[in-house]
Amino acid sequence: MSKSQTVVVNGKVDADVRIIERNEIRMGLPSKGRMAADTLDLLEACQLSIKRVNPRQYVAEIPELSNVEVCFQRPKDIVRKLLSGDLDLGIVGLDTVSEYGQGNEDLIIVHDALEYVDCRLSLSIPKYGIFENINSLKELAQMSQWTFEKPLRVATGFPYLGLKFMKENGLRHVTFSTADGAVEAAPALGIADAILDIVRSGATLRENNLKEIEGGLVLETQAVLVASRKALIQRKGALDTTHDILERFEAHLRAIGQFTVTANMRGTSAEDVAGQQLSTFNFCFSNDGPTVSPVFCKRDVKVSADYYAIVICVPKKALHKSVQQLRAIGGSGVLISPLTYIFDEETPRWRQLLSKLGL
Ligand SMILES: Nc1ncnc2c1ncn2[C@@H]1O[C@H](COP(=O)(O)OP(=O)(O)OP(=O)(O)O)[C@@H](O)[C@H]1O
Ligand SMILES: O=P(O)(O)OC[C@H]1O[C@H](OP(=O)(O)OP(=O)(O)O)[C@H](O)[C@@H]1O
Ligand SMILES: [Mg+2]
Repeated sequence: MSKSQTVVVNGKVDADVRIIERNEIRMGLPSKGRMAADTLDLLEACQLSIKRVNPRQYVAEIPELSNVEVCFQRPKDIVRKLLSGDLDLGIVGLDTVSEYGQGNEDLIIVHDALEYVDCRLSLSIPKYGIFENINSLKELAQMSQWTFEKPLRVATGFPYLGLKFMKENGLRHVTFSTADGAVEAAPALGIADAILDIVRSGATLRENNLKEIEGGLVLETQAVLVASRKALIQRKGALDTTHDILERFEAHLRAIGQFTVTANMRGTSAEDVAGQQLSTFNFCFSNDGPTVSPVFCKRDVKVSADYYAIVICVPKKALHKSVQQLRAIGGSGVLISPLTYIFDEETPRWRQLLSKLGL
């Protein structure tokens, strides 16, 4: 049985107490909603598939990481459980970490851009009535309507971030009412003057006659990998496991949209072929490219290299152009395959994590 010695008061963790004793490293993943399926897809793409017999099972394993136990939770509960020490790692939206983490120093963002559920948290107001000619936060703040007795009423699921944003921007007469969904309905219902909510395409705002305003962007957000500092430092194996997960995420995300192109070129030497490439192409080679290797052919008894295989790595948008250019300078047998992973020597995010941990 695990023994909790962590004290959580108003979301703040007492830094001096020891972590909860248990052998496994616990990772929280969204149990439902728009993040759930994409999170499983990301893990699968990183060879970290989850073994779960049915979707109602809330605890599962990742066979590739034998010391990890997965717990499916609502995103906000993942953040709460990281703070209480019941989870060590989690994947949630940055907005959720920021709102429910409330700046707690125990939470460390290990990977800040997992490239899904990307959207923004924005302040929006009606297009009509007293707001018709208001288009910026500055203009909103300067409206004479807002007083101590009659403050600007903002409906939101993000009261912590809302209050912080208003303070930072000098809006004094503001109150927040909390709502968990369909926040965009509040102004039309007369419950609020403005809203602070997630915007992606802007369609929900448009359908409800609302508009974003200049200076009203509170946060740009997407899925992130977050960890408990205390767990990383104190729990055996937590840092190594985090390194492993981070490397896989980085390698997979770096490879998205990248292709290898292989072509055979005539030339007198590898240097000659590389020289032709570098002088002809206007797309970028990596610092250590291109890779050129001899293609050996046997003529009678003699083995010689009349052709050289050139391998380059290009993003999808440059693919067609690079093939055209390769063929224009005599490239034949052009093969194209999508890249699955790109592992670099060491990732900057790992160095940043170690530095945040003071290691
Ligand atoms: N329309 C959207 N497009 C892209 N990402 C979004 C959108 N709405 C919310 N998100 C992001 O998805 C994550 C999960 O959102 P949320 O917690 O609202 O879950 P949900 O799937 O919408 O379920 P519910 O709101 O019913 O609880 C959040 O981090 C949020 O920033
Ligand atoms: O800019 P858009 O592309 O229209 O997306 C924004 C909407 O998506 C989210 O709602 P969700 O679908 O999660 O419903 P909810 O209000 O029940 O959370 C968010 O709260 C906005 O309402
Ligand atoms: Mg939602």
